[in-house]
Amino acid sequence: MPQAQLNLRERFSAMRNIRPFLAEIWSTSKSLTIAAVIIRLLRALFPIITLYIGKLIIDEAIRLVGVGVTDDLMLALQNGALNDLLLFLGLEFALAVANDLFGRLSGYVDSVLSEMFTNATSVRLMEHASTLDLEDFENADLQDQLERARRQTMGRMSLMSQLFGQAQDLITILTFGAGLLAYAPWLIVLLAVALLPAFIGESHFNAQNYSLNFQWTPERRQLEYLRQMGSSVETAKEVKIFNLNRFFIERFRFLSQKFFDANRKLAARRAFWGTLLSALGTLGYYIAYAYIAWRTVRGDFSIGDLTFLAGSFRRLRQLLESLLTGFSQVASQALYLDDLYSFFRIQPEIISKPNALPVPSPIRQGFVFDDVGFRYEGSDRWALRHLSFELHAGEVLALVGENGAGKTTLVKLLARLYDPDEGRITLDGIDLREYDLDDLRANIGVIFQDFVRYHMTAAENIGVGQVEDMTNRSRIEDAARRGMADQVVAGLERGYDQVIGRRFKEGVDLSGGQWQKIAIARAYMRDAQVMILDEPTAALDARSEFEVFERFKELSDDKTAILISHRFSSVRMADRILVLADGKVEASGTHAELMEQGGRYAELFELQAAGYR
Ligand SMILES: Nc1ncnc2c1ncn2[C@@H]1O[C@H](COP(=O)(O)OP(=O)(O)OP(=O)(O)O)[C@@H](O)[C@H]1O
Repeated sequence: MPQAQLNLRERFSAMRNIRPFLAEIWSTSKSLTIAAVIIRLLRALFPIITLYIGKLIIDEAIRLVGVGVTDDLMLALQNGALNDLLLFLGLEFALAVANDLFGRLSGYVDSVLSEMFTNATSVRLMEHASTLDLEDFENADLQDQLERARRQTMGRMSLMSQLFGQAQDLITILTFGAGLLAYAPWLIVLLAVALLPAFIGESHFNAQNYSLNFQWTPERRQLEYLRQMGSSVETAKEVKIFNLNRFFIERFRFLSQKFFDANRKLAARRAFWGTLLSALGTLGYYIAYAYIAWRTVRGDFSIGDLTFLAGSFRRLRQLLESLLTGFSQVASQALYLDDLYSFFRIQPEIISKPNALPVPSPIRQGFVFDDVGFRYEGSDRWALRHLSFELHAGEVLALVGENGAGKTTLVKLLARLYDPDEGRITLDGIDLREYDLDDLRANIGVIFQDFVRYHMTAAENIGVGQVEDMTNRSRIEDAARRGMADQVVAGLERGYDQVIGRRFKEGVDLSGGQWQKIAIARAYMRDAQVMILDEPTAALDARSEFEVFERFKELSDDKTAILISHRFSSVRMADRILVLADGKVEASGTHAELMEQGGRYAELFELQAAGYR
């Protein structure tokens, strides 16, 4: 796991991420990677060749001055005195053109390659996120981590060019180093030593920057949230009524200002130390320069040598500096890669065992909750505890209970969105965990109270219930009829092809109850053995809910079903009713039996009935 504060060793240990990073680039496109490397390799040789030809030009010019050439240019050209000079100049020109061409070429290859890499990584990120548990998504730390990882897919594009650039610079440095070795070897050492402080400073501040970004991830997520709250269709209505815009803007301003201040302080310190430390590097360069000048004056070096050496040193200094700061940037970028890779390392816990069993078809006995206990992560309250009951194959069971009693949690456990912390759930006598997860989910159709409103066409909104049949219009129409969504669709201008939801231009919005009918139709898309309606009917008018449930009961004749509703008029249709309180079963029986018992059920039923009298 990446941490907020890192010591030097930890910072460099992040470099281990470079290898898998390069391996991924390689597997993104082998041919482009090879092209990028070859172009860089060639470009690496240009600087020394250019400088050396420059030296030859000066030496030749000085030689010509010494031997004396005629004033007449045409004559000089004709008798060949200028041949060498012209050849060198021509070469230098060709090099300059080629250098420019290769620069553009490598920019192009890099951008194509990194775009491909970014897309591939985004897809991997989505794929991995899709395997994670619901519990992972509910964890704020994971949300932070996902956010950081997401930023990385965009932010790491430059890392590739930088790494390749580093390799190129390194080769150029070696060529310069080899050239200079002959003249003044210890000056190279002097340059390297003088640059070291700047390098350490850079890498220190890069790590600080990373820590700052890391520590501020929750706030940055909050900023993103505030920005959305203030500007989305979904929130606009309430935000306007309560006049919350100012409140959101103020909060945004306050948070962003704090982040900005922290950032600015760091940037200022960085600028101060950066200037100071790089002045040391400059000093090293001028000492070297003075030395070469002195040797030239003494007659050890020619004027051409002087320009070559001075140029080499200047370039060498720039290159070393950019190599070192680049290296510290790469090291800090490698830290960011840690965010990406640590996200990929998160493993889901709810998975199918090897050789998992298929779900029995048909289900013979049904489900048994055997002393089940479940606690949400980070909560010390048990949402369910000592919960025992049976859901018989083919029965329609209704769950009632006050808010927070644990009804939805029970359903989530049944669909294995979570596993129980205590006790076990069996299906036909075998622990749910022994069954194939995909098969289990395929056999359970659940519509939750907070079902998703897809801003897509009406047909797609229903079709998502069985993705494989997304384009099977007759099946969709059939499901719509069963869920009573056909009347809703009939009222849409473009019928099943009408985009619903306000987010997109051609979309029309539906009423809460209409949305629910669409969602219920979604449940009918799936020919699941177990059907669960977790209160997706709250916004339906009384008649509609009654009809939905009546039809649901009829249509789930051969199915096992669970109904959750706060409306007792609907609940009483169930074969059996389970009253949940504080995470366990308080009573169970048919409507008549429960009324007879006169407990909480009878009390709540009377309360509701009285309301209608
Ligand atoms: N994702 C979650 N993380 C932490 N606690 C949760 C989560 N979801 C529910 N809880 C808690 O678990 C308990 C049971 O919640 P559950 O949603 O199962 O109740 P419910 O009976 O479906 O309520 P309602 O009638 O309001 O839909 C509640 O105390 C709730 O606060």
